[in-house]
Amino acid sequence: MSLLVEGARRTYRARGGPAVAALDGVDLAVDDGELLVVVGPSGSGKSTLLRAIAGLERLDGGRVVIGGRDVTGVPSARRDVAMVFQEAALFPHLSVAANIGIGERARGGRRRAVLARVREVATTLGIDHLLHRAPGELSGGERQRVALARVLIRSPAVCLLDEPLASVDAELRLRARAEIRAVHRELGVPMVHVTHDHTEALAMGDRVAVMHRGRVLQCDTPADLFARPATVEVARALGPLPMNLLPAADGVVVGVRPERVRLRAGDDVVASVEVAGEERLVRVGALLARVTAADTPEVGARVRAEWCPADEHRFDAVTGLRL
Ligand SMILES: Nc1ncnc2c1ncn2[C@@H]1O[C@H](COP(=O)(O)OP(=O)(O)OP(=O)(O)O)[C@@H](O)[C@H]1O
Repeated sequence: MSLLVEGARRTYRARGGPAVAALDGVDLAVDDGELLVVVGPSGSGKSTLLRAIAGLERLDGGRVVIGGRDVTGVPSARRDVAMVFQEAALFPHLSVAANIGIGERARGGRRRAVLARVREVATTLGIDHLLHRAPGELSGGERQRVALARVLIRSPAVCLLDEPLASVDAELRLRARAEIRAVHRELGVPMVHVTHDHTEALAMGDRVAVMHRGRVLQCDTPADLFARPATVEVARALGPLPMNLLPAADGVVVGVRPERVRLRAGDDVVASVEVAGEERLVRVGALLARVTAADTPEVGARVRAEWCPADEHRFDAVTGLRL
């Protein structure tokens, strides 16, 4: 059951305003058992893409194919797509167990069989001790896990997650990431996870699609995205720190990651030094360098920034494309 999105277009015409191309020709292919993370700034079209795959949004052009079947015109209910939203929508008057099993019961599952399956998935997600509670008695992270359990019990053809960790605190987020991966392994179906958090994207995705203004700028493994960003936007957006982008001769922009910059004695003045855990962020003119505490110069010291030619990324200054 693979997922294919081809040439997806969707334009919104807000009253009185200019038309907005929320999807401007998006192509994506997600294999069985693959977790694709879609990352991009607010308004780049991520939610529109997910909603189009789920059938909650019509396309102006292009198609959606699930498991070889063109579902572009098929209503949402008949696509067998499960979606977990930012705010887990649970039935407040039902217990956690009933919330997880409700879909199976509605599809005619026997009470006992459904309950056994509910216990199984709840155990996988570490929420088996919460089955008797009401959703109002859960934390945000626990509610998310209930929503994931509802997906896991159903074995859909495609699973979509829209910022499911947005309301989860930093510590739980690390655990929740691992849980989503575990759910994903169990399901073995294509999964698309949307986030605006690039750290989360690089940590979780088998592949990551970087969106910008309704387009996919690059879709690659996290390692390849980091090592060979296809455009300056990708170089700027991904990584622990934005890449330094320096205008050079002949219409070229040279990119170098702050982690790759070394500081030697020279003529340029250190403008500022910031503590970043065990390391320091040193600003010299337009350049940022991340160096060890022991190698950190004083503010006002005279330095020269150096890096290996092999650590340079080169982009066209006009198009922003990698050269
Ligand atoms: N119903 C609508 N009517 C008009 N414009 C819309 C509508 N829905 C979305 N848009 C516009 O389409 C673009 C893409 O929106 P979308 O919600 O897909 O972005 P996003 O990447 O999911 O953003 P966020 O991270 O903030 O959720 C935005 O410019 C948005 O303003």
